[in-house]
Amino acid sequence: MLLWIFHYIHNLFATLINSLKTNPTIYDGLKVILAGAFFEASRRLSYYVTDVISNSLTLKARIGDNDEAFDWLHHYLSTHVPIQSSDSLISKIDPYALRTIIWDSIWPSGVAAPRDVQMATRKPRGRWWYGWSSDSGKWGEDVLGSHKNKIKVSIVPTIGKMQLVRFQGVTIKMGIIKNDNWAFDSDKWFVMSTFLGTHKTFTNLLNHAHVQYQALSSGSTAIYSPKGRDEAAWYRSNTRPSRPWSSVVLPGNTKEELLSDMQEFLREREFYKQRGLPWRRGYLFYGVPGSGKSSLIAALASKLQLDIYAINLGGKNLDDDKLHGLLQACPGNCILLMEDIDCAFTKRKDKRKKKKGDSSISSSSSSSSSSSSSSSDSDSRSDSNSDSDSSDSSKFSKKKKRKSKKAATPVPKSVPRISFGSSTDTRLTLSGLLNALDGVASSEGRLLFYTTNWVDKIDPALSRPGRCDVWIEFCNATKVQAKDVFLQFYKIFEPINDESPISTGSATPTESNPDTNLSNGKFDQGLSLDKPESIGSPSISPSYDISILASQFAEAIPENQVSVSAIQGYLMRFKRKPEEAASNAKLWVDNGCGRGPTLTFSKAGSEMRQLKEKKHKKVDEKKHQKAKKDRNANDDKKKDKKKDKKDKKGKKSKKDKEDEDKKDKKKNEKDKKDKVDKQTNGSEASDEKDDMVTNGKEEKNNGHAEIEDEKLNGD
Ligand SMILES: Nc1ncnc2c1ncn2[C@@H]1O[C@H](COP(=O)(O)OP(=O)(O)OP(=O)(O)O)[C@@H](O)[C@H]1O
Repeated sequence: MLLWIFHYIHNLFATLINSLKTNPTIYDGLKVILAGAFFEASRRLSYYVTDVISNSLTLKARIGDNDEAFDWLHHYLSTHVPIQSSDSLISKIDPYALRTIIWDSIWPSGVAAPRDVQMATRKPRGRWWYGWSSDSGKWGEDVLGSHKNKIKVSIVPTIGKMQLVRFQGVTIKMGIIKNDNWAFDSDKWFVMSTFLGTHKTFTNLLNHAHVQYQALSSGSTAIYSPKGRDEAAWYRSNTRPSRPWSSVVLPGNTKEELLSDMQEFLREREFYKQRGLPWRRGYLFYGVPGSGKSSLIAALASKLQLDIYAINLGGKNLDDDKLHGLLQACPGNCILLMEDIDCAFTKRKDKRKKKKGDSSISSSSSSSSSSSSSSSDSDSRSDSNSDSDSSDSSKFSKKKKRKSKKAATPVPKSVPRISFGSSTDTRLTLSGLLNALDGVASSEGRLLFYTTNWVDKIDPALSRPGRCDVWIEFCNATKVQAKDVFLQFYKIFEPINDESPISTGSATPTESNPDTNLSNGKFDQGLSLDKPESIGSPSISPSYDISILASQFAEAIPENQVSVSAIQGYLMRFKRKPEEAASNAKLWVDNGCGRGPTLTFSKAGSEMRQLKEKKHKKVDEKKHQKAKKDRNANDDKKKDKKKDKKDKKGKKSKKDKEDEDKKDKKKNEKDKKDKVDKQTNGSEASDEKDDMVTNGKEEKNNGHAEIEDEKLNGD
């Protein structure tokens, strides 16, 4: 049967070929098609084989844009694009020369300029500027425009285009590609590959890129915040210049004690490990606005060279799971910052309030004192480390806790304590936050900072030792602080104007601020300690003593009533005029410390003049009003007197009338009696009495007429 089928097919093909042979055009066409198919198949096969071989010999790595290393490599690539590379080998070759381009296409080595690039004239958000100057051949300098109108340009290969870069004798293909795979949570990948390389090549490259990046970002603090898809990953959102340690002015040794506490914590990893304690520490900064809470955190981050991971608990996309993920992804040895922790849940509290019968409302609206008991439930959820930590709790904490009861921190009685509640109306709950903070996988070596203006609104479960180990209260400025702020403000004294000489000022070290480290109490313009090379002009001796001015200034500032930020705002009006700042301070305080906008754009002098004029006007107005009042009061008095007189007179006349009426009555009765007597005693006597009655009546009428005349005159 099989043989028969084979025979049948053979005969069929034989007749088909014989019939095709009779038609040479079709026969030749068929031959061409077959030859083409063969070549295409061989091409594909060769591609496939080379692909398989090259893939097996090529080492690839990719890094998501939510990883810090992405930034390092991005920076590395930006500085190694041939057109702007500082690599001496590449810089000798013209990347645009035809020879280079042809050679690079035959033997790819990354020496030719990329033909498809991404140019940016703005600093990438949160990253360092990689701009390259074609004029000076230096990084970070102006490329276009005049001296005063610098424009920087950053050039990197377009997303999806690869660039070859030589690193330690190895050619690495690198570039940025978009991530279309939703299984991964990064939007972009940095990919790199090398032929016959090892992973060491990549780790070396990462190390190198990191060192380069650090050198670029030294003197700055990186700030990370949740971003990306659903804000579920940390991204570098900003890079701030480091805040000088001495720029934060706090009373006493608070700053130094806090710093040594943090340093001690960072050193004590083994201590925590041996005792099975989570290596974390919480700090609660609370107090009046503008008193330096955020500034101190920035200064601490700069001092300890830590990055800040800032999280906004009020973020609309944040829920328990995301917070958990974020805290897990937060690296060790960093500052985790939760600012205005009281505000994060205020809205939710209001929402809960609307819902009647919600059990959390009643607990949340309890007074601050009673709420400790309500929160004890949540507190009980805490792990055992809290107790052990509490013993180790800060040296400041006891003192600060006691202080928190004082009125310095505004705590209105009507404001209920924030309590986190039902998961039906909130995406982030207190238990979610506490679990995320205490979670087993939560990062180690983490310094957690909470800030708030309303300490009594924080649930005790959150603020208990173990979660908030150190409490620091920030108050309005003391006189000593005001003095230090003044000294600090005028310590560096550089004119902006390029033409004028650059000079620095100095201030006497004060007891409260020993790191105000300048020698004498005068502004030594021309004797720069910070930038000695910048002084190119003869020194000018000022006519004032800065410490005397500072004392004069501090004298005018009332103790614990003005915030440091307000003082700073005031000093900003007299940027280079410490004398005016000191002399006008009292007036400023008398005028309510400039509540409202701190700075007006008029000149400080004219502004103060205006203030004075205003004050004089006010005084004049007051005087005028007082005089007017006095006059009105006198007039009123006169009127009252007259009225009294009239009333008295009126009363008198009434009395007289009544008396007369009584007299008349009596007379009438008497008359009646007399008549009866007359009838009995004779007619002569009755005539005499009649005369008397008529006379009396006349007299009475005259009396009435007189009273009425007086009345009329009085009116
Ligand atoms: N103690 C201080 N030392 C130096 N500068 C201060 C101090 N307090 C406030 N400032 C200045 O005032 C401004 C606001 O300070 P900061 O943001 O640190 O205050 P805050 O207490 O965090 O305020 P808020 O509670 O409103 O967030 C900053 O410009 C800062 O330089």
